[in-house]
Amino acid sequence: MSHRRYIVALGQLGPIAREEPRASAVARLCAMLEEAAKRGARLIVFPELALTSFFPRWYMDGPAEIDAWFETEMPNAAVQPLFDLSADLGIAFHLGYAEKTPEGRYFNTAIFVENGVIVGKYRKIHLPGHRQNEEWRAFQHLEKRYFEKGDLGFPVFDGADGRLGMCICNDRRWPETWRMLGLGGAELVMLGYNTPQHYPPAPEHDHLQHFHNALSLQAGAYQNGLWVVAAAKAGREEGCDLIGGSCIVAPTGEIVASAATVADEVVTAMVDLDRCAEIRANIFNFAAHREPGDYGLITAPKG
Ligand SMILES: C[C@@H](NC(N)=O)C(=O)O
Repeated sequence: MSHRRYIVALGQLGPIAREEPRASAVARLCAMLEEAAKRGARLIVFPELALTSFFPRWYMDGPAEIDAWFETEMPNAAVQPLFDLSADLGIAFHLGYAEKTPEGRYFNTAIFVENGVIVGKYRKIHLPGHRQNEEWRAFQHLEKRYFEKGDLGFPVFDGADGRLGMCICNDRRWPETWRMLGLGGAELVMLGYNTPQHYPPAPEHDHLQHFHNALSLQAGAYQNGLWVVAAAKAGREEGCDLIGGSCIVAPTGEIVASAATVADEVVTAMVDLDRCAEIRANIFNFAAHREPGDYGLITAPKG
């Protein structure tokens, strides 16, 4: 069997309570990593901000209150058991968490860890929501308040015998994210998300949340000829319903496996990285058919 054909997993998380300690969240991640290893998976993808409740739903002012949600080291004592188990069982993982750097910068971050080593890192670029408390909302979405825009671009790196990329939640709705990863040569993109069922600025779209999730993932996969492994934090978290719908998408845009619950759930599928060529050597052969000379507006400054 080719080394580029293997089982991948995602570990969807059910809700994490506001007071739930990191150690408890990590124990849940470890249980899913173990299950994925039993199924023979090469890697497992965990959600965005997978160590805590989705804290941008709360307005906070004091730095101490805000800093409590951020990791200043990775790994740290609470997360070390996940690094150890992953290395012991020989299964890589993708993890989203809130990062505070030694310089005091704050990012919504994802890492990919293989053999106990962080081999890939991404900081979220498309930050949704707002900066100030907006009391008319049923809940806040303060990512623009708590995070700085990512400063690493859209890196593509070697891992799991292929070329891997990452994006985070709202990034998946932007075709530019996928095209940057596709142009970078990504064969498998990992991502996590926390998507409320209710979107306060346009509640008439609430019933479309699942559709827009699948639409974005499937279009991104197909239009760039790459695999997508997308893991939700799902279920009713502190009174806020988060959609599930975690899934694995083939380069053809077909969903090959998906979650059936809004709780902790491992989903697995066989992927073959060589299948990217079905799309990339044909309908979306970038070298033969792309016309960047006509796409200038895409990179023109805002405004
Ligand atoms: C609402 C927003 N959530 C997120 N965590 O980026 C999204 O799904 O686009």
